[in-house]
Amino acid sequence: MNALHIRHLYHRYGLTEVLADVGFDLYAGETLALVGPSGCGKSTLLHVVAGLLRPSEAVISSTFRGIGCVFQEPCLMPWKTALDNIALGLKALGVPKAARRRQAAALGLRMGLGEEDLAKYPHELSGGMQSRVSLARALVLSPDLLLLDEPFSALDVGLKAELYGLLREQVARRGTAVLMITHDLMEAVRLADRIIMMVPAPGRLVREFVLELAREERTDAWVYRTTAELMQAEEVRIGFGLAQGELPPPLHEHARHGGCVV
Ligand SMILES: Nc1ncnc2c1ncn2[C@@H]1O[C@H](COP(=O)(O)OP(=O)(O)OP(=O)(O)O)[C@@H](O)[C@H]1O
Repeated sequence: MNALHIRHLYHRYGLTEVLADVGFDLYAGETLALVGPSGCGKSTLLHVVAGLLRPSEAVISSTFRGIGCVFQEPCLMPWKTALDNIALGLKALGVPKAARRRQAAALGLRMGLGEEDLAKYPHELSGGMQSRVSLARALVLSPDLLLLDEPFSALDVGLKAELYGLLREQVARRGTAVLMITHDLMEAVRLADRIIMMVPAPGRLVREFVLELAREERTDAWVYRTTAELMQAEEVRIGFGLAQGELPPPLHEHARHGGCVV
């Protein structure tokens, strides 16, 4: 089974340590959410996993080959149509034009874009449509690891729910592993199998929660109740600045595997 193992990851920007002794595992088919307040190092960590940033120190092993990334900003090529944006990675892989346009269109349509939307340029698309294009652009390559950097944070509640559903369907169909970072605990409760709480200065992982209920069985009521329950945890309250107290040291291996089950 494909897996990513990270141990003893440290990162410094100049003299400032932003990640300290970060370690976790991620397996195929699993969705792991790293949740924490602004500035705790979530994006830095995701950039390390994506191979875009070399950490100061780390032991990393991964058997995932195809990595797809979806960022908060859709970052589409303004001179290309939605269809060509979705097909971009296929072009880079050398897939012939007709085949890549066919695959990109099929996925775009499944993601709720119309034929006419696919012919538009990014500036002609709404923010929600741009997000669909960005998600489709990552999924069209059938990544076995998908990295999500708060891609839904700017969307309205209805669109979020729809994109969550599309993402769930794609992930279930392909057994993709997902590593998502977010400061939205409720989003994590809705989508993840496991949640790890991160706290800042320096960024570290301090508490793991395992969500046992299957994603498709999670009702809104369950999500609200579970989020409220997790908000009671001391690490979550202190991490988000809802309570005073000393922030805990990094979570060590024995605790990571015996995460609190909710
Ligand atoms: N290129 C950089 N050079 C120096 N410091 C940086 C750089 N990038 C990020 N930082 C600092 O590192 C810390 C972690 O930043 P990072 O963006 O990883 O946090 P985050 O948890 O993703 O924040 P947010 O949720 O606000 O996006 C912050 O204090 C930030 O100011």
